Amino acid sequence: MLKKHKENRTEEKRSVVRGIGPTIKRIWSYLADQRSLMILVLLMVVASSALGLMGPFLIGWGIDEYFATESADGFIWLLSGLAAVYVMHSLTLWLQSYWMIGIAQKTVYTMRRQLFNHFHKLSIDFFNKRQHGELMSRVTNDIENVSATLNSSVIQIFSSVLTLVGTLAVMIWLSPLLTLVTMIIVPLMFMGMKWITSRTGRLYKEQQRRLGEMNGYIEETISGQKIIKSFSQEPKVIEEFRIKNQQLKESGYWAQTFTGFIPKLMNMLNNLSFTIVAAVGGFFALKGYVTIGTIVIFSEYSRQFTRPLNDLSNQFNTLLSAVAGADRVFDIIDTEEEAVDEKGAKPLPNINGKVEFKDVSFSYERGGDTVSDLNFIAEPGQTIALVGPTGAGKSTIINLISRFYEPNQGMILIDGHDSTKITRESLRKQMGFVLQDSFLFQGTIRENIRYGRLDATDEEVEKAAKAANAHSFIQRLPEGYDTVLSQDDAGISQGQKQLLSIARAILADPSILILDEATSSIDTITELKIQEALQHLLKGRTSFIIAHRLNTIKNAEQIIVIESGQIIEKGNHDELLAQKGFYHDLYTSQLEKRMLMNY
Ligand SMILES: Nc1ncnc2c1ncn2[C@@H]1O[C@H](COP(=O)(O)OP(=O)(O)OP(=O)(O)O)[C@@H](O)[C@H]1O
Repeated sequence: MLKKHKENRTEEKRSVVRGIGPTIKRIWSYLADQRSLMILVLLMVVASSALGLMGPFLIGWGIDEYFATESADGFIWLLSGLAAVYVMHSLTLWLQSYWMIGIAQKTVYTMRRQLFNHFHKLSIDFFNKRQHGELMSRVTNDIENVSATLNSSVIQIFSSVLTLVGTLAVMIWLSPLLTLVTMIIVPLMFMGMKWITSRTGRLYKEQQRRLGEMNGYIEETISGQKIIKSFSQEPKVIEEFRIKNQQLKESGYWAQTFTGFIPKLMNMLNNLSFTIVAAVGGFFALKGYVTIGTIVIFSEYSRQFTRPLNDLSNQFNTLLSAVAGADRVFDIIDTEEEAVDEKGAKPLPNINGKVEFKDVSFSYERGGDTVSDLNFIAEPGQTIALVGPTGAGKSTIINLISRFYEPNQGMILIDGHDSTKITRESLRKQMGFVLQDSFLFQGTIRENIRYGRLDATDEEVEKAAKAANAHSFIQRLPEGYDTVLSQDDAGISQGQKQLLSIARAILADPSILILDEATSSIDTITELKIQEALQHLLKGRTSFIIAHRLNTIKNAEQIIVIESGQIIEKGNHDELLAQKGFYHDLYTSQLEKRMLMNY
């Protein structure tokens, strides 16, 4: 058991290291796109590292040259030179970070744009299977993480490496023996760092994952507030959040604790190194092997040597956390887009709205069909009510017509065109949707209606609102059409929201309409207004309605009764009643009649 756990840990470690390479390469490709700025940054890094080395060197050299000879002139030159070096050092540091911030911002801007654009190319299935808050966390937290790391790490890593190499070269040049003494602590440092970084990589990944999970949970509970309150589930939600928060705290605690060890460890080793250099250097100086100036340079360099090592290890952790974030971003960018249109798919010409299902079968997952052998024809302008118990497959039929999913067998013909041979966009442009949850965006009422057709004039928007019986209530609002809907359901009632989404669909003027009738109970007057608005909307277009209201069902030209994914009855209200089958039973049974009207 222990062995297995160890093996798992080793495999995890390997995967952290294995995973880094390609991701860093990929982040690098974003940086390489801004080559000229990157070259400037690298030049500044080289300059600042060289200037950083020069400071201690000048001091040591000055001690030997001018202290020993007591030359005041030389001393003034030395001080002026030192001042110039330190000013230039600060300037190069400032310039490199100034340019790097520009590069980092442009990089995360591009990543954020790619991620957001890609979101809109993904299938509905992708969103159905994921927590929305967790996805949002990728656009916000993970990208922010990459940005913060790029701002600091790239420069730090380059400058640390250069400083290390430069320091070592000058030290060897001055005294190979003293260099060897200074290096004694390096293996200790490496061992300490390796021990810490091997733990932190895993912990950071864990922390990032838990953060995403917690964000997802927060988003879910905020948008599901009504449900939580109505079922008095606050204690459960609070307890679940407490557990998630606790888990995040623990992974954060350990990740930070291990990272926090690094500076302390380095500081201790630093002091140790300083003591060794001072003691051994003093002994060498007494013997005449090295000068006092050289010891001063070495004691400064020994500090300079541990700092970049320290920085490198710190940056390694930050880098790991950014790589974990970038991985999660790339993970989405690499997710396959919603099936691209078939090769040679053509735009659908203007249609009359005939829809034909020929032996259509479909399943969401491997295994049994969700719907099977569906056959029906919807003539242009007809209203088709889809009726059946919950889970029967009504929404699935809608999903197939809208091509959010493709049939596994059979074909769907739109005005005689095989739907797989036409582009999705051209099909959806001729379709309109009025869904149960009339989603309103943040913006004015006018903008919300205009969402149906962006180039509609104000007059057309108002005309659609009038046809949808929404005009009078809009006019009564203080700002009329310019009233800003700040949140999804702020300020207006459920029924009014439905009227607005009907207005939106009327404006879009689609040939095929999908209507998922709202189940929410609405006062009688609004209900009448909605019915009237729907009459306007349904006129002259093929409409598929997941029907919940008896009135809608009775008026439909065709009622398709579905049970367990199959069409069990088809016809109009009178025909189906006469058949004395499922629909008849559903209609006549008091209990189920209520269900028919309200589910
Ligand atoms: N995205 C999905 N992934 C996997 N299975 C799904 C998915 N959507 C629906 N299903 C399953 O497919 C079956 C048909 O679901 P569908 O939503 O079409 O039923 P429905 O008749 O519209 O039900 P309701 O009236 O409750 O909305 C159900 O068993 C459902 O669990």
